[in-house]
Amino acid sequence: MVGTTYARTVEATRTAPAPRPAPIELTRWVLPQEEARVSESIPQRPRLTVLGTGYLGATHAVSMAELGYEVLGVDVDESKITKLADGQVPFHEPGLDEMLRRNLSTGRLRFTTSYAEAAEFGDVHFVCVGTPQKAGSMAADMRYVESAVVSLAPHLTRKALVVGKSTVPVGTAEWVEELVAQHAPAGLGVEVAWNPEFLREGFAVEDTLRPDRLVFGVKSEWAQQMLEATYKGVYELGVAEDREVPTVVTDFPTAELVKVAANSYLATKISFINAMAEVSEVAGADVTQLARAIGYDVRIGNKFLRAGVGFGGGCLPKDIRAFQARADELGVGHALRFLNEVDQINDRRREKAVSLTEELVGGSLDGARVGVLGATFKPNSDDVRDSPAVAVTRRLAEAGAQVTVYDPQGIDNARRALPTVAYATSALDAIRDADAVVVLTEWEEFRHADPVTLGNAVAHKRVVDGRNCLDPAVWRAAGWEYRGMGRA
Ligand SMILES: NC(=O)c1ccc[n+]([C@@H]2O[C@H](COP(=O)([O-])OP(=O)(O)OC[C@H]3O[C@@H](n4cnc5c(N)ncnc54)[C@H](O)[C@@H]3O)[C@@H](O)[C@H]2O)c1
Ligand SMILES: O=c1ccn([C@@H]2O[C@H](COP(=O)(O)OP(=O)(O)O[C@H]3O[C@H](CO)[C@@H](O)[C@H](O)[C@H]3O)[C@@H](O)[C@H]2O)c(=O)[nH]1
Repeated sequence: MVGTTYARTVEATRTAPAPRPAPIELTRWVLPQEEARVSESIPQRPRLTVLGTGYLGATHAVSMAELGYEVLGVDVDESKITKLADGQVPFHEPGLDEMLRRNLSTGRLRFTTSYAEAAEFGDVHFVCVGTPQKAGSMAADMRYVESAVVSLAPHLTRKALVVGKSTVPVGTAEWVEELVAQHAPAGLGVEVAWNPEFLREGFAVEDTLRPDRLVFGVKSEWAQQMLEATYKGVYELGVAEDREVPTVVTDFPTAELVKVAANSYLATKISFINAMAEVSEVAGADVTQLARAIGYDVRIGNKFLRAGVGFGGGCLPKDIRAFQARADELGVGHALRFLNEVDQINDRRREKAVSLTEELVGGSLDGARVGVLGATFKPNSDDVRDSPAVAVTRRLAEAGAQVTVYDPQGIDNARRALPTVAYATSALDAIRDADAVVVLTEWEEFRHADPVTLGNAVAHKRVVDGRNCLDPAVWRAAGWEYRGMGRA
């Protein structure tokens, strides 16, 4: 490994570009030419706290411990902390359980509900609490960010860096700085930075250990250096794997905006292809082939062009709404009007899955038995927040259908979100005697289900493929009436 190029790139848009270090020996933790820059106030390996141990925070805490950092996870939810401390991840995320247990056993990773302990322990405090959509509004609910900062600040006894990771309205970092100034003891010099997170559920560990980029919103050289020390493990892994970890060092508002801009772009791309699905449906075209054809253009790319029941989850839907609300507050709401259309296209696809089912069962859902496959907003997750699958299921039930749902990981969460429908413990049980089957999450198990076996269980071989994840030719050959989203 000796002589491998140190592949980190730093694009500084606010501060002066950092010097690009020469090749290093990976066994060295501090680069020779950086030794002078790393002042006494920058620990070699900062001790990290992670405030909020949900999908983002728990993954971040465990992954940073895996990279060799001492990490303390903090949450106000005692049951979550008890579970984590006991080696159980309170949600489904591939690979995380094993990594949690490994790092608990080394003693590098611990969990607490005590902010006093967190303040005492940490050099860097990551704010990873939720920023859900506010009830009755499109805006983000910022009360958890406020409570985390206000709970931590009075206990601080030395200079530390408070790093926002939650997805927030632009302007939040400045507000957090004010909160810290109001609530931390005077004279400590506590600073704030913004470091948005781009991990995807289902790939959360991989995305944390091997991010496609890092973004540091900072106001001082010290904050930048603290973040560089904090992510040194990530950079070193990149070097070891001959992979770059591009890092954009910028100001607060840019860092905050990068996150909502990225999610808005992703949501727009999905709604674009779903708009093409709407047109394909009336024109007799096939949107999956259209997507394949336009995706070969490298300027467009083939990712995020899967038409279906649209986007859901704890991020894209609420983030595009909060972004619009914030733009309105800033007097530039007109610039983001298209996001309203993006949201509406997304909702129409949910409705379309309902109307296709209605059509398949002969015009009325009242009393129809419908087997639903999928509840989570995407495969390899148990997350049902704003899940298109749950929304479609609810609408089917409201239209009078007798619905039975199966999902490999999401049944417990789905039952809490939608207690009024029936749940089965296998796909076969969910579709038994069904008048129609509706696939709403593209789990491997459903993509590769045998249409002959399933066909023997149902009353009528009718399937709505809400994720365009089945092969229509194979299902039709097995005698099924097949309806996809935007495909003939
Ligand atoms: N889930 C993702 O894939 C993902 C990815 C990138 C960014 N984000 C952003 O990260 C943030 C967190 O999202 P999430 O999905 O992890 O949410 P989550 O609801 O799973 O977790 C939030 C956690 O914060 C805890 N909490 C609330 N108030 C607290 C307080 N005062 N102190 C300590 N803990 C507190 C809650 O108990 C909960 O465990 C959001 O802003 C989200 O938009 C999420
Ligand atoms: O071609 C596609 C791709 C995705 N989806 C749907 O879009 C939603 C979101 O998918 P994805 O982005 O993979 O999931 P998340 O885990 O919510 O991740 C998004 O939201 C996170 C939280 O902000 C960000 O960190 C990630 O970068 C961003 O991809 C899901 O319902 C998918 O089924 C489609 O319908 N078609």
